[in-house]
Amino acid sequence: MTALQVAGLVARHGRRTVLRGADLQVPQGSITALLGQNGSGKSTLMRSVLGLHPRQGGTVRVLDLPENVTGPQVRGRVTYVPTGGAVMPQETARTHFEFGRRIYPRWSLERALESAADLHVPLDQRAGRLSTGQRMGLALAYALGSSTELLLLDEPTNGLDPDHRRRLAQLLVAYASNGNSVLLSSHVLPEVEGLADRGAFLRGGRIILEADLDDLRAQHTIVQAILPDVLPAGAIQRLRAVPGVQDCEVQGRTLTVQVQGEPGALLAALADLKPVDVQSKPQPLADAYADLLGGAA
Ligand SMILES: Nc1ncnc2c1ncn2[C@@H]1O[C@H](COP(=O)(O)OP(=O)(O)OP(=O)(O)O)[C@@H](O)[C@H]1O
Repeated sequence: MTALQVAGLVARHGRRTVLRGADLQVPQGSITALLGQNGSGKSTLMRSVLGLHPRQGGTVRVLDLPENVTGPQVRGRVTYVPTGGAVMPQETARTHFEFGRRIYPRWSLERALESAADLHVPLDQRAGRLSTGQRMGLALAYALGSSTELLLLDEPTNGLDPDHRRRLAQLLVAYASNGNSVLLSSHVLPEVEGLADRGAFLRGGRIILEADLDDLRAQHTIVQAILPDVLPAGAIQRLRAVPGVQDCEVQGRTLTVQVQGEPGALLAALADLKPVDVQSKPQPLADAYADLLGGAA
């Protein structure tokens, strides 16, 4: 089953069309990262999917519900955490969890309490008196306690410190491993890499690419070699001519080469230079992001 299927979504703010036919899928059990520059429409997309923002066109299918059934009908089956988390300032975490029990058919107090403990959320303090990160932690513990099949999380790590970001990543991976699905937006790419298995890149009001993140990173390899000596004249031109080589840079005895696809031909060419050490790694997501989205929202 596909947890979320969006086709041709059109949405406006006033006279400005923000989404111009966006297509997106969140497969069941996946953590899909919605990536795009500030103002590209990530929040608008999440809100439109849930019927919280009007759609001017396109279709949305949530879980196994009929097409375009959103709004109150998805309540209890999908949980949305907006940017900054939405909490009731007068209520404590415990009373939030009491509300959760009434709203969500699959509510798990155990998971809510475990998540709150992991994220160090005080249970008996009014939410209005929590710090920014604690408030976000409460909103996330509540969402995890909901045990809904689909979570939509808008910048869920905003306000969390590095330790709590790591803990949240573990909680979400465990959540998805039970067959639940997550769509999240984030600007913190190294974090997305350790957490999401898919990326959806939003630009110009459309999803310009949906890809498995491992496949995407494997499209380019970064090869770094330590040479025994300064590169002989002409060698860099020979390396640049090797099939697949896109970029080649030398700093002292360190050579860094970006290769499209498998680096076999480059490694063979490098062997002639008798390198002291050679390391290959897939390109960071930040490079793919810059290639796909760099420049425009
Ligand atoms: N309430 C609003 N009224 C008018 N325009 C809005 C409103 N909310 C958003 N917009 C506009 O819609 C566009 C998309 O905004 P949106 O918040 O969906 O982007 P985003 O990708 O989530 O951005 P960010 O990464 O900064 O959170 C922006 O150009 C923004 O100015």
